Amino acid sequence: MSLPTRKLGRGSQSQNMPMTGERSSQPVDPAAKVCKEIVRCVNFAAIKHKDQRRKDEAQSPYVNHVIGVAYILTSEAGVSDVSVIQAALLHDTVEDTNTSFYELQAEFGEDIANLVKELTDDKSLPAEERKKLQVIHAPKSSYRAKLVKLADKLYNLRDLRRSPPVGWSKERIQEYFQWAAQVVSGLRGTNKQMEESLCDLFSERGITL
Ligand SMILES: Nc1nc2c(ncn2[C@@H]2O[C@H](COP(=O)(O)OP(=O)(O)O)[C@@H](OP(=O)(O)OP(=O)(O)O)[C@H]2O)c(=O)[nH]1
Ligand SMILES: [Mn+2]
Repeated sequence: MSLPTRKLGRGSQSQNMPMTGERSSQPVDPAAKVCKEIVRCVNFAAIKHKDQRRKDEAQSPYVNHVIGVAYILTSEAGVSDVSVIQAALLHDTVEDTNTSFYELQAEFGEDIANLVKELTDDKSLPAEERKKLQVIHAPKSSYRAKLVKLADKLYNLRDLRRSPPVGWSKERIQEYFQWAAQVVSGLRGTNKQMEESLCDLFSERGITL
């Protein structure tokens, strides 16, 4: 019996996969490409947020938040759009670290950079103004940005319930819930699972959407 003369790539399905280019015989595995892109975002976020801590008693690493937001999207909201997961991982880099949109554009492309832009508050504005703008901008956001905004709020509200920031009074926590409910109100009709979880958190506090 003669052996095949053509070299096969990894795995039995490799013959059906697109080639990387004319001169390369290495097939591109789409799953590997997605995996690589996501890990690249996790790595970028970990480096950018490395010195940042959450405001809780334990001073948890800030990067736990962005990974947690991405995890809510994949494990609870059923989101499989890679760009949404990438944006979730990068969503606080410009707002909270020395990252620019140009850097995001160069690293991850214009689409991801624009998505992060939709999720970024202008920190040069007073806090009151920023909060008002979130309420106004929520309903006008793109579908993908709405998904990340819902997951971001869900993570932060759960955090508030579990281990609130040091020094936050009961009133301040309640005010955050009330403001978050106004934002979430403008995001309705985007994702059933996350909206139900948010509704439960609000009703615990006597807030109805
Ligand atoms: N619940 C909670 N939040 C913490 C903690 N540490 C840091 N944060 C961040 O603080 C922000 C909420 O605190 P605020 O005082 O209302 O807002 P500010 O820091 O942007 O002025 C959130 O920003 P954000 O993610 O950009 O969301 P958003 O609130 O601006 O929508 C949240 O991620 C923590 O221990 N618990
Ligand atoms: Mn966030």
